[in-house]
Amino acid sequence: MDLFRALTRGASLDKSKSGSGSFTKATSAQIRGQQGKQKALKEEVEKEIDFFHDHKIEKHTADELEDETKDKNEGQDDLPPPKIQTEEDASKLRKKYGIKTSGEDLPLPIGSFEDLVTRFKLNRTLLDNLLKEGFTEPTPIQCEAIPAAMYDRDIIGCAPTGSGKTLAFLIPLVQSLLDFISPKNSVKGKSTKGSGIYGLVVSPTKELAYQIFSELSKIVNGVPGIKVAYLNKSLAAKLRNKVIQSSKFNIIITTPLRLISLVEDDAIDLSHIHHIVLDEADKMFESNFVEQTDRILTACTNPHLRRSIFSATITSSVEEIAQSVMTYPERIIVGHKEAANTNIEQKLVFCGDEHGKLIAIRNMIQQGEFKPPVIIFLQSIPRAKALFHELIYDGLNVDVIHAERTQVQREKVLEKFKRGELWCLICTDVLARGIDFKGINMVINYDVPNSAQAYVHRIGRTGRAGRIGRAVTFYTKVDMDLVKTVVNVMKQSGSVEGVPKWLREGMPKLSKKKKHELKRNPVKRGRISTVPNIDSRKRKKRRDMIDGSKRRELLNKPKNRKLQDNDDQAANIN
Ligand SMILES: Nc1ncnc2c1ncn2[C@@H]1O[C@H](COP(=O)(O)OP(=O)(O)OP(=O)(O)O)[C@@H](O)[C@H]1O
Repeated sequence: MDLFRALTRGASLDKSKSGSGSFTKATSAQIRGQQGKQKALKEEVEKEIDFFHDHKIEKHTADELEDETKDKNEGQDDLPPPKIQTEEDASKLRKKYGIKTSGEDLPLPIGSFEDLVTRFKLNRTLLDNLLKEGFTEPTPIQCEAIPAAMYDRDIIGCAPTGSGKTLAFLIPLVQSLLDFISPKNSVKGKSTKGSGIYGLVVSPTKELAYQIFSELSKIVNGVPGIKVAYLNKSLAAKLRNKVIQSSKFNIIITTPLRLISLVEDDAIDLSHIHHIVLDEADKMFESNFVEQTDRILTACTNPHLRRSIFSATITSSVEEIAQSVMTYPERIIVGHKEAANTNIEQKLVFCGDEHGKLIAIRNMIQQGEFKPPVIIFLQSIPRAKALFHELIYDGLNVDVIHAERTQVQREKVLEKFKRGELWCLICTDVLARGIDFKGINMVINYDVPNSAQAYVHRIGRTGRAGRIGRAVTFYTKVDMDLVKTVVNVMKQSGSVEGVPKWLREGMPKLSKKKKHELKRNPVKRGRISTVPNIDSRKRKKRRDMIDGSKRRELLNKPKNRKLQDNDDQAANIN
């Protein structure tokens, strides 16, 4: 299917990019940014295009905005002036952090969170919450993306894993919502009563959606008027049965399918959404998600809808699709597009064959190279299960997460891992993206990932928020094609431990077709086991019997009260 057509079919595209709405949007940014030169230019242009002599009305709006800016700055005297005040300051900051920006009328970045108070009257409780969480300085993507979003710009944001993209879209989402619901804005004609959901964040996995919700809940703690919800099963049922109205919330965090099913049942109204954020956007535009993304965008019918996409890896084709549904996007790239975080030391280990991989991991454990907490990625569910049974047999404190485990089991394992009760987590790519475990020391790719993007995201579970991390990738003779994509990423980030000379230098480039094939057809791999077949069959039979009796026991129990409570908590009203 043609991705572009699939995505744009029925979506609310703003084709008239020079339309008056967009023009006003850009000039309000200029006015609020106190860029006198651009303001003068706007007035000149307005005079030119004032065919119907209603310039006064437009002027009145501009004056109002100016008043508002003055008003906003009142009471800010206790703060130092913004760190970034001129284009020269901005270029210095961009050079220092390796930020590339493009687009029209780019606003100045911020140099500190306090700049947000001076320039955008950031809510003080919101600022206090940020500081309380230890976020004293904005990260590079936050420096650029927050002001861009405050000026109502569509954003394409690409920055390394673990570099704070979540707050880069959450902070402006909360502040612009506060601006929207403030009495001053309602006087300006924006009705606040019954205005419905204002912001929507869509992420590809439940774990990630819940994590975003948790981060949001922390920063809006005590900020009045913000009602956020994570669209879990229980909330979806309540919305469907009209026990709760969707207008009760103003920000919703969700995965695509759950949202779509509510839209189709008329149980949720997305027509008032002002700002939609697609997190892990390249995933959201992949063939298995693109139709869902299209349906969500189509349901967001507000003509002033702002769209932002964020990821550590945004390919050119994804960017092309995104650009086609955006209006004057500001493009922000921190570092190299699709590159690994430079805080991660990367190593390649040749293991010969499957048996060699088990030997290699056991050697790492014995020689102290295996430093918990560790995440191990495998290519499929049966392989993740098989390695789990091997390592648990060795007495390692380990558990496994994959799509066949229930949501409750997944949540429990993640909690245990976060609390440090588990040393090692085995998983499939279900946890490759976005999940933020702060202190992961090491990621092991037991199986080579199927693309450069998958590699960047998997190893990005370590080396987060400025910490150092380590990533080890095993490969065997069946991986000769796949490993080339990994080596390319390693070379780009200058971390090439274990890469043989012939792989480093003499590698013919893989064609697009070959890369596509590798993504679609998983490599056929040998069995993970050191146990003879007959014994492993006996072990499996015993395990199946135990699993079966556990399942029966669970079915006979009344619903777990505590988990039900957790589910309700996720629909949190401040
Ligand atoms: N300004 C800041 N100062 C210090 N830590 C921060 C700041 N902003 C975010 N963080 C922390 O950095 C960590 C990584 O942030 P986040 O999960 O948003 O990364 P990300 O860029 O979205 O990564 P990924 O691409 O893997 O999804 C989190 O623990 C977050 O709390």
